Amino acid sequence: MRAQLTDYRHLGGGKVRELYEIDADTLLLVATDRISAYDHILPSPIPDKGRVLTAMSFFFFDALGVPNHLAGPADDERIPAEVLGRSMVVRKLDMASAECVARGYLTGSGLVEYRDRGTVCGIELPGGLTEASRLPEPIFTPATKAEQGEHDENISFAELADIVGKDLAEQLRTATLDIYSRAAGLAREKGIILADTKFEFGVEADGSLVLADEVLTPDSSRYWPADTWNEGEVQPSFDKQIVRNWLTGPDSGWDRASDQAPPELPAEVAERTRDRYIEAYEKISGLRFADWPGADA
Ligand SMILES: CCOC(=O)Cn1cc(-c2ncnc(N)c2C#N)cn1
Repeated sequence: MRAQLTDYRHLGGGKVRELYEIDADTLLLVATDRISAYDHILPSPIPDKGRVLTAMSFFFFDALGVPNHLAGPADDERIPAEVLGRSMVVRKLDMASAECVARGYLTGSGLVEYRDRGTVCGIELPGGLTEASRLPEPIFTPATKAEQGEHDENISFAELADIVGKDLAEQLRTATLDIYSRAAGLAREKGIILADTKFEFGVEADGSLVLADEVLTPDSSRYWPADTWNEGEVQPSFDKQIVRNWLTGPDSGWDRASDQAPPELPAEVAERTRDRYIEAYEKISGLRFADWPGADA
């Protein structure tokens, strides 16, 4: 008999996820069907988004073969029926207080710093790079966790070392770049560019790292179609471009520059976006989303 969500203490929520306490040693990390775009949480859910992104985390936790925080399978009995398929039962860890970001391409906040100083997180980069340039090699660009609604603040490796200590900072950099490179290689073979991603790690009593949080999902990463990659242009997001185009197009009636909340999405836009999430998962994992638990949740 499955537990009820009300059996668990709600610890907090992010833009699109919720965290519950199962017991003193175990948490329930729940992904919702909420989607954010242009720093707004949209009023329309994307059906099955939470399940697809949870399936992607489980795939990569299994494929990467590094110590991780999973404490049970996708259909663990401790997962309430209403969130089955979009939840992970995880071991409660002592979390390293840093967002561990790896970037293989230059875009977003990294591009902003590069254009200002020729660096990203204090890392000198070659001249002449532009939007979506592939970097000579992936870089580790840590950030401090921001309060909800704020953007994380990029910091240098030296600043990270001041926060977590030099040894742990070096471990975080090595693990972040190793996992990113392996995942990026896997995605690229399937025609998808993993431009960047954010990891969170726990630290065991012996100082070793445990990969935590969600991993390599379209919410924690930028995924681009490889066949349309064109340096110098803002790349289409593999998963969110349909929503972005509709919101900024003539039919939405929304002005991104205003402080208006975005409107509801047409059902067709939500449905096509669901299809893109499923396409990304099935292309990358080689698995069928139809086999993932929780279809009737
Ligand atoms: C609201 C959604 O975002 C988060 O919960 C991020 N977060 C994760 C933890 C965490 N804390 C201890 N142990 C863990 N295994 C984890 C994990 N994952 C805390 N915040």
